[in-house]
Amino acid sequence: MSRLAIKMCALSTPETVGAAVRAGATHLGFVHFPKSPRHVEPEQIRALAAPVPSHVARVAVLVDPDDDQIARLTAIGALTALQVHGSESPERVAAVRRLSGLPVWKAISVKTSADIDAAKAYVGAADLLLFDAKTPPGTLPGGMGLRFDWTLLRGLSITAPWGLSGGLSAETVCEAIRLTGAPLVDVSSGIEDAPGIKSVDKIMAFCKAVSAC
Ligand SMILES: O=C(O)c1ccccc1N[C@@H]1O[C@H](COP(=O)(O)O)[C@@H](O)[C@H]1O
Repeated sequence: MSRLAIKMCALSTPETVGAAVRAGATHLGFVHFPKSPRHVEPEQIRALAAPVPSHVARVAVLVDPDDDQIARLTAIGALTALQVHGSESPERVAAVRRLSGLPVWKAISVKTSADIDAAKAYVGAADLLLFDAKTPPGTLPGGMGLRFDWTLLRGLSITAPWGLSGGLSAETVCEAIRLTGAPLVDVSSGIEDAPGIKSVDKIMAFCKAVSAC
């Protein structure tokens, strides 16, 4: 990636998809996880993605998906990658890639440096590692607006593309980039007014903040 990539995640309306594209997002994310207030069905993803220009990537976010879910999402033909955000093993990530024929991003839940070391097991299986904050038991595995200690990523030596998510917003993203050198940033709740309600103003402000970092 030559310029900093921005993934705006958990979009669910044509208005916010359009705003994210206009603002300069390089990747759009759609959450397919019924427990999430941001859940969208495959048919909705197809409709939301239809007007998106081909240079903007479209990523579905899944949590421990079964084979049937993978098949249903792949069949819509609108996605450029899958993001798995549960407790998938490296073997399962490789299987998701094989079954879908799409690049697979693996979210890595981080609390301590041991979590970052453990991510190395996914090199070769995942096409991108997305470092996100570990969330409390019994809550959503992502989309909670929580951040981890970004200094843990200093001097990261990993031979796979990677990105940073968790608790990013227009106010925090420059500090996050400065501390981690992340080539890709991923935001969801930091561009919302309430869980599942994206804000066009916050979408614009996030991209403006990144370009001014
Ligand atoms: O957003 C959700 O509801 C969600 C549900 C299940 C798995 C992941 C989810 N969101 C992803 O979590 C990260 C971080 O989000 P945030 O910026 O801290 O709110 C991001 O990739 C979301 O798409």
